[in-house]
Amino acid sequence: MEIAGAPNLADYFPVLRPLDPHGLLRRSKFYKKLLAIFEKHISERLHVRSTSSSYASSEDLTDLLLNIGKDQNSSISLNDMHDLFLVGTDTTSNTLEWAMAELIHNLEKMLKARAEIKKVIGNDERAFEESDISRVPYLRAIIKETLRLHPPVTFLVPHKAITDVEIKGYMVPKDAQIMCNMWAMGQDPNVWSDPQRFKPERFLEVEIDFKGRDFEFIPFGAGRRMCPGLPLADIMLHLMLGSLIHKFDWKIEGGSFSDPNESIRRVSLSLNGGNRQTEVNSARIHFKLSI
Ligand code: HEM
Repeated sequence: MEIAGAPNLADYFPVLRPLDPHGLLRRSKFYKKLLAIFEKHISERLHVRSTSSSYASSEDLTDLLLNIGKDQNSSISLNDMHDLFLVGTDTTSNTLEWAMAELIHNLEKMLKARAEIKKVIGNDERAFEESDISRVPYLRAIIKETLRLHPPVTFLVPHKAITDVEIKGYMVPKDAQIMCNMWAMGQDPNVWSDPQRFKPERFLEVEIDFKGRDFEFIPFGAGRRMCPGLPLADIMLHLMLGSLIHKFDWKIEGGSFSDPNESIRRVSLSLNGGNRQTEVNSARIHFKLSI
């Protein structure tokens, strides 16, 4: 994600591409390692499916895609599966990490979200479920505010103008490469009041969503090539964040911190009454989960 989102002169002057001016191509060698991990996962699953007669499809994403791929009319290939895993993991986990970093910095907002979830679930022991998502507007506002401040695909994917087109007095010539700066759009004071503050409440007051119809807020893109993973990401983000807020107490280890933008945070999450601890290091925060 860091490399994909890094500014690159070669995006503006494609003639520089072979020179790799920022060393991004050299640094992206880890993609090969990542692809090897996905390849191993898929081939292991294919092996189990073909050798075990009693294998009952778990109907996780891998099974679902392999089932679709078996269909003669399907156009999903193994390469497509790699792409889906690649683009679907970091974007979602990055957004979750930012949401947690912002909430730990604004604990009162996390407690407000928890109170909202508790109200929906009541005193049940059950987990936070997909069907609860529509009933937690504040949690939904937190996810939107996180995507506004920290869009994981900062410049969207480069597009190309198919004809000359004039937009608000600016001429965009045919074949020009178009990049949309999502981060700058999220910081525009003409659109967002107090744009640098993490304020989920702003989304309770206006009907703005990231589904590609409100052009001031398109972290998943818009139009025919917008992110096809949006429905999955939408559910996963709410389920993961909602569950962590619902089931864990969040604490800052070793005192307070002032700025959510520093790279490593020490955050301790503990499940009520638990004593087994798991440490999770992420780019943004250092979690200690007690279960
Ligand atoms: C927070 C999560 C995510 C964000 C913010 C995000 C954002 C984006 C954006 C901005 C694009 C380019 C759209 C454009 O330029 O018009 C894109 C493309 C894409 N995304 Fe996502 N994405 C997320 C999660 C996922 C997931 C979970 C999957 C699949 C499992 C996925 C699969 C794809 C694919 C396959 C494309 C390429 C589509 C094409 O080229 O037509 N994304 N995504």
